[in-house]
Amino acid sequence: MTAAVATASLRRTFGSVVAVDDLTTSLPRGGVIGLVGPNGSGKSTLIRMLLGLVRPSAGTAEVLGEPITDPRAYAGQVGALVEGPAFVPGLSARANLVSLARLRRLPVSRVDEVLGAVGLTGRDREPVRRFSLGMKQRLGIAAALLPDPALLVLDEPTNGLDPAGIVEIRALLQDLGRSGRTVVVSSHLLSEIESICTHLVVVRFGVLLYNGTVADLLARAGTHVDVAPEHAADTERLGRVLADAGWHVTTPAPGRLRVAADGDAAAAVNRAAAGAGITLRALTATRDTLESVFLQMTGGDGGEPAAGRAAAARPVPAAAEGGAR
Ligand SMILES: Nc1ncnc2c1ncn2[C@@H]1O[C@H](COP(=O)(O)OP(=O)(O)OP(=O)(O)O)[C@@H](O)[C@H]1O
Repeated sequence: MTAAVATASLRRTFGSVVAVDDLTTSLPRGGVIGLVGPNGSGKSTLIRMLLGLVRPSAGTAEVLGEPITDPRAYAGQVGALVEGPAFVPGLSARANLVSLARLRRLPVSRVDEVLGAVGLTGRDREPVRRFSLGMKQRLGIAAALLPDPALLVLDEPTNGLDPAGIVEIRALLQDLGRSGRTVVVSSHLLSEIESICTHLVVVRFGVLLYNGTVADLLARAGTHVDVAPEHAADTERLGRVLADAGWHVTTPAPGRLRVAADGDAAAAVNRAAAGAGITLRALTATRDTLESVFLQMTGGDGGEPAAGRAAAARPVPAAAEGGAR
């Protein structure tokens, strides 16, 4: 079967800003695919190109095996939510969906199905203006589901939602992914979507940093031993002792040291400290979380200001090397 999405050297610039930078990638069919990267990483631009809303500056891409130069060839198989959904606030959820179905020449019988799929059955006769943001997002997803799409593309569907709303949308997306569809969901926060994704695409400044399964990304997670001397004044000396013993040591917080090593090294770290006459008040072995692997890959920033972005060199941190497939 062809990939859900395949891109080859896909590029889009806006003036001097390279929003999507020679992106070559392939997304499998089925499941929930997370497209993650800090703000301004080119996620929306990529999605818009795939939907035929923005033209590439260079390169090619296919959606469900059809070239993006002819979006009409796949439009009927793709549902999308790329902006806050626009509904008539005074009309009910049902009336909004019925008019959308008519407008798009889709069977009105789909309305009950999509209301059920997003859990709005029973609330469908209420005017949309009474809906919470989470319910509006559900309704937006319902609208995207009207054509019964093989591919559903949702740009930041959890943006602006409260924690309960995020949990709701996550559960819904997971259900949709299990139903055999391919669900592509973007977010600038890995933590918001990591639990539901089967596959992750990580971008930064338009550059692909990782494309693969969540399990493979987790396998890259390193382990470390956090150590704190009983007396904070001993921190620097302990750091030297551990570095002299051959470990890579960093200082994540005052009075605390982080030794890059697996959990088995904890006893050796303890012995090295004791040998130097330093007692410890804390010694913990920890595996890096997916979030910390992601932050290492994306530089740990919360996004890139426009001026910095254009000028940004694009070093791919060591953790990401070889990740782009
Ligand atoms: N129409 C446009 N005109 C000019 N610059 C644009 C346009 N669209 C996007 N950009 C720029 O391209 C870069 C990528 O933006 P894009 O919105 O694709 O990123 P994003 O990862 O979706 O960000 P966010 O998480 O903030 O939505 C940004 O620097 C943005 O300012």
